[in-house]
Amino acid sequence: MHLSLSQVSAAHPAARRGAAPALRGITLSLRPGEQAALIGPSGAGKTTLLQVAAAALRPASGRVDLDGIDPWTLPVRALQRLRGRLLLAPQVPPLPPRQRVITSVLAARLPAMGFWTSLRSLFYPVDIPGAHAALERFDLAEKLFERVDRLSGGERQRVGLARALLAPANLWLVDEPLSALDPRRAEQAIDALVDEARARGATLLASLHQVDVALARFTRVIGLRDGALFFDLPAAEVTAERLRQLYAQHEDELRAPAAQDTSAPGPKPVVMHCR
Ligand SMILES: Nc1ncnc2c1ncn2[C@@H]1O[C@H](COP(=O)(O)OP(=O)(O)OP(=O)(O)O)[C@@H](O)[C@H]1O
Repeated sequence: MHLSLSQVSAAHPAARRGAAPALRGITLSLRPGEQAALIGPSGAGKTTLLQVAAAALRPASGRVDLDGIDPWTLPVRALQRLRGRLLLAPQVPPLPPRQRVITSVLAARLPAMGFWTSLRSLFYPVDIPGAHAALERFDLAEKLFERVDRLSGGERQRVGLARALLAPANLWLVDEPLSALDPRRAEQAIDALVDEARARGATLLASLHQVDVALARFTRVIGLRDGALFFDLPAAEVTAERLRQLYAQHEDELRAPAAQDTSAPGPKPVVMHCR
């Protein structure tokens, strides 16, 4: 799916009156199948941007285009159908606690199912092998019939990502998919997402606090700061200096190993982690 934002400004729905907007004049576009990482300090507006791109939050001004359509001009049913073609994966997936993992994962297919099929699938899962294969990508196949409330935070996050693989979507908007994962699982999870999106030709925009992962796994990196676009560059052009400026006054979120030569340009010598 082609995603385009033009001069988009937006406020958080719960923001105080007069508060600074969460997004200010954002213009960017992703071609169908393109992948980009979204980075920036806490509160920069990454989640808000993903919500606006997913037509989940209406911008205060500016225009959103999804395959050339402004979602906010559509009638309700058409807007729902359009939302069924994209996936917004929140940082903490809203999984019903007493549900089995398989049901949660297969819920990704609900928008494409009829009412009776979706009701039946609650009791007789429709695609056990598909759910198993998706969970296997995240090392979770053995939890297929486990209850969600018996999973750790990181396991729940991986269930949410496995769900993404089953969604019939061609725009994936993924919010901090690695926040609860250890480094090995994080690597495995980002590889699964990036590879699967590429194999399907799905457009992928992922917000990340792991700057090193963003630079290593994505060819395009978008930096957001105070609700505005700070840079939108090929990963190879994101220098240590640019990162320092992006995270200025938020250095606690950006840590470089002491022995590192952070003055050298290019992403290769910079190993940085946020939080
Ligand atoms: N629950 C909330 N109530 C009111 N305003 C909020 C709320 N959440 C976010 N905001 C506002 O929206 C701005 C952008 O927040 P957003 O969550 O999009 O940032 P973020 O870059 O995703 O942050 P983080 O990395 O911490 O998740 C915040 O600076 C704040 O002003």
